[in-house]
Parts: sequence; C-alpha cells; structure tokens
Amino acid sequence: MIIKAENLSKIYHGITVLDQVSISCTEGNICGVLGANGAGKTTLFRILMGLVSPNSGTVKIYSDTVKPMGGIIEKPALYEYLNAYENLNLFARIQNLKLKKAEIGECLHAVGLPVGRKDAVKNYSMGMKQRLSIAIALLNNPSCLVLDEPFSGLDPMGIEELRRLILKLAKERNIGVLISSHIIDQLQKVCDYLYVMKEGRIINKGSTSEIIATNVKHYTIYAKNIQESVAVRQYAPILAKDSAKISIESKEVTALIKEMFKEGIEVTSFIPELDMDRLFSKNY
Ligand SMILES: Nc1ncnc2c1ncn2[C@@H]1O[C@H](COP(=O)(O)OP(=O)(O)OP(=O)(O)O)[C@@H](O)[C@H]1O
Repeated sequence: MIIKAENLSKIYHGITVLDQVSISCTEGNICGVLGANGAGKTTLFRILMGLVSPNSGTVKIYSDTVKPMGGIIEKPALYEYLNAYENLNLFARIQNLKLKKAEIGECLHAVGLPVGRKDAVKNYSMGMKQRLSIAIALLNNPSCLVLDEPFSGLDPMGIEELRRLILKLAKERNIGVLISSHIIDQLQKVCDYLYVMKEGRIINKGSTSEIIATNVKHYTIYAKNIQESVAVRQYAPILAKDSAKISIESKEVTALIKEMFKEGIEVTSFIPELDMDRLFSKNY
C-alpha cells in the first residue's frame, strides 16, 4: 500500500463537495477516478497531495521518501518562456535539488522528450508539456504520482503515447499512479482499478475488468463474413457490412466466440461498449 485515504469529506461554503470518500493505491498499480465535471476529482486529488485540508477523514501515506507524492493538478504549470532543461533545473532548485546537466537529460529521456531541444516550451505540443510536467513531478522520486485529467487536450496519438508512458513509469519505478478523467475510454486501457465518482461520492469501484464486465451494454464484433454467422443472429444483431452490434451478457461471450470460430467467422475485434447510465447509477 502506498496511499490510503478514508472517509474524506470536504465542504465549501456549506456545500458538501466530497462525501466520505475512501480510496487507496498500491505499488506498481494504476488507479483511475472517473467522474463528470464537478464530481469532486480535483478536490480529492488536492487533498491527497496535501494542498487542501479535508473537513474530516484521513490520508495515510506509506513511504520512506522525503516527498512521497508528486503530481499535476489541473493543467501543467510550466514557465512557458523557458526551455525544458531550464524548467526542470528551476523546479529542481526550488526544491533544493542540485541536478547535473546529464541528470536533467536523464529526466527528459525518462519521459520521452528530446534532450537537446533549446526552444521555449511555449512551442511544445500539449502532449510534450504533459510529459515535461510529469518529469517535474518525478524529480523527487515520489512513491505515488497523481495526474489530474492528464489526457485532456491531447489528440488520440497523444493519449496513446501518454498511456504508454504511464504504464512504463508504474512498472519500472514500481510507483502507484492515480489518474482522473471524465472519459472512461481514457482510463480503461491504462488503469488496473477504477473508482467511479458522482456528486462527491464513490458510487462504484472495482478492478477495471470487473467494472467493464458488469457494465457492458453492447459489443461490436468486426468480421468480414459476419453476415454468415448463425450464432450471432440469435442475439438480434444490428448488422453492418462487416460488423454486428449485439447485446449479450459478458459470461456468454466466450461461448459465442467459440461458436463463431466453429462457423469459420474471421473475427478481427470484439469491442465492449459500456452502459454509462448503469455505471453512474449504481449505489456502491
Ligand atoms: N476552492 C473552491 N471553493 C469553492 N468551491 C469549490 C472549490 N474547489 C472546488 N469547488 C467546488 O467543488 C465541486 C467539485 O469540484 P472539482 O473541481 O473537485 O470537480 P472535478 O470532478 O475535478 O471537476 P472538473 O472535471 O470540472 O475539474 C464543484 O462544485 C466546485 O465548484
């Protein structure tokens, strides 16, 4: 265990924006917090980072490092007119860290940024700014990395690259990572565990595979000869040229795939589509 928060509540101007929220993250694990705008994700992350005090509840951090938490809350805060090297150097000095040029180069390399680029970060893409902010958050070798909406503003390639970086960091450094988003697709491909937040409360939680299995509404199957499948037809599919959208219980999926295999259907993908109403209506 790296971080364990229990029964966190936060009240702003008489309004409860966090209500008895409990959340934890272990070494090497990536936990996602999914919630619509205003659900309380940023407030929760601010409390976990020690930037805001809760009205009640506890945060316990299990780490020997001096600064166990690192993170980005809301958008990357960089010195836009300095270059990447100068940004890292400045943030290191603010924290009393004396890094050699080569060490700064290593920090840039670790997040996949070019080491030799000399121009100001105002020229960087959003994805590069996110990477640089992560490099800054990693300066103290934290045990837990907190990333608030890290995918926002990124294009699909940028999202994929950032996902890969997060997976690499969690694995190589054995750190816990907490990520928030209001888009489940952004979290489900990278998170081991998901918390679903609504109006300041955790209303659903579980391993990502459990959450997907219990909240899938439809699957879209892609296969060139899908129209020939008798097995698929029993699910009253919505058929397109080489795809079929069906409603099926997740426990029946394996049997259907086996049937389709016997029929010689050349399945290229089987994509689950989550039922957002179900996901957000549960009362955990
Ligand atoms: N400093 C503050 N003072 C007053 N109200 C606040 C403050 N910070 C957050 N809130 C309120 O708390 C609620 C939760 O906001 P928060 O930013 O934590 O949600 P969020 O899930 O991160 O949303 P978003 O995705 O839009 O950032 C909102 O109603 C917000 O207006």
